[in-house]
Amino acid sequence: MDHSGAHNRPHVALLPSAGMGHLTPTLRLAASLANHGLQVTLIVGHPIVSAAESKLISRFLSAFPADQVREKQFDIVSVDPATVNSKDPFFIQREATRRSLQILPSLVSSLSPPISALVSDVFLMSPVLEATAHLKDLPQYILFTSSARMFSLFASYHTFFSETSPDFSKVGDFIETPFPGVVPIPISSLPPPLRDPKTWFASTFMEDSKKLSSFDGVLINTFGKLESDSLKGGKLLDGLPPLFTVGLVPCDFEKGSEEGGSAIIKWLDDKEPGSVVYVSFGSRTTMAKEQIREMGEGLVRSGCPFLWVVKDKIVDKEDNDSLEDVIGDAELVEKMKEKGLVVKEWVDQGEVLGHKSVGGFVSHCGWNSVVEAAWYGVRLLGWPQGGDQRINAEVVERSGLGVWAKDWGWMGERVIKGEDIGGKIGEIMRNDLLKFQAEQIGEEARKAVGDGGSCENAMKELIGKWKNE
Ligand SMILES: O=c1ccn([C@@H]2O[C@H](COP(=O)(O)OP(=O)(O)O[C@H]3O[C@H](CO)[C@@H](O)[C@H](O)[C@H]3O)[C@@H](O)[C@H]2O)c(=O)[nH]1
Repeated sequence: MDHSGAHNRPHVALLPSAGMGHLTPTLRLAASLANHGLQVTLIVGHPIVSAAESKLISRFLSAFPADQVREKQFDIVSVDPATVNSKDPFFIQREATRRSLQILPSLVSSLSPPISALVSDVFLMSPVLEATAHLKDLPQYILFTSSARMFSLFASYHTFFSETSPDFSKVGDFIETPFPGVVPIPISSLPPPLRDPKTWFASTFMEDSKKLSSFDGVLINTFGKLESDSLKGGKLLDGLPPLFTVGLVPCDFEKGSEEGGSAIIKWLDDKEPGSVVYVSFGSRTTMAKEQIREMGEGLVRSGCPFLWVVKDKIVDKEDNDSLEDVIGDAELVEKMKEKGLVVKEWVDQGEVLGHKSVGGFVSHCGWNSVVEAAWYGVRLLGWPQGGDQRINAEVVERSGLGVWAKDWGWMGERVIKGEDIGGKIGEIMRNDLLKFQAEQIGEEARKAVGDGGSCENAMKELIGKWKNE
């Protein structure tokens, strides 16, 4: 296939994986490329799992002219969940997407003008490579949606563990990755499924980790003071492709008409600057009812005004219970009304974190939430629940953006009492040093993404490559 046509206005195709944690950075990248004058095609598998994803895609597409940004759809085959070894709809969708990618060569070949590069989500690596193996001159990139610290684990995972046995005796209590700025990763911070090579997550992680060298580059969503220095210099892994640390931050197309959005902003408008603690665990993390009640108690005890996004179903379309039913304690609901606003709906997190009244964020440390807190200079109390989140929480603490609760366990391991939660929230909200550090990180983030900053330079370098290829 001839890809030589797209010289001055490169055309790039992006292939996201399932879930807002993956779609959001892909669309932020797509918007940034479009704002740099590139033509973008978003390759989207249908049906889409959540309403939040469908809405964000529509907003993105309608924010740009059709001759600059387009969607190309493909059908996702249905899979037997038993073969995925997971009940999580987003994991099932991810595997179903992996199994549907044979369509990719014909889909890519049909794009006009021919594309200068394909950027795929890290979760889709191996099947993308397999399907496009014969498209030798197609530059292939990966978007890594988590921290650089997590990337260091991903890139070196196959050098520590084999397919059949996670031999922890080889690594001791810490994994020392070959990335010079990355402090050793405690084994206790490994995403729980990676401890068992038989899990689907561990086997795809292993398979994909070995294939990094087949790509032309990896884009990592991180910046400046937060951690991008951790990937520079020193002896990285042999054959590792170039790394581009692009900072992917909230964009205009995301702002919009969330149903209760204006009521939330009005509520925030009435609060003292920096006084509100915002609580959200991302797009797909649910809490058990008992823990939800303790969280409510904790927020009341903290004495701070709070905005809390409650979630008790993984997929938003199935989330039909009332707030009162989910909290299940009418007295607590009444108590919370005095100080807080509790919602059970999608909120515009960028708008909330950017509001002057918000001074703290209780987060599971999903990487997008961490980057957004850094971008808006909001200090963070991390309560990692699963996956990469402890590794990300370690970045939060090391950078000075916040602290994390190290003895609260992984999701559902045990119920954390309201007294402890309230105490920790009070601590971070009274901590002026943390407030100062977080604000500094926000300033550094703006420099990195602004003209002449490290992220903007990385983006320009990448676009320059695509123009010349
Ligand atoms: O009411 C809400 C809830 C979420 N968000 C946004 O949704 C995204 C959520 O992403 P993230 O904070 O990364 O959390 P998850 O949705 O849990 O993301 C998954 O994907 C991330 C990136 O790979 C991983 O770091 C996480 O561990 C994994 O759970 C963020 O941009 C939030 O701003 C909203 O705007 N409104």
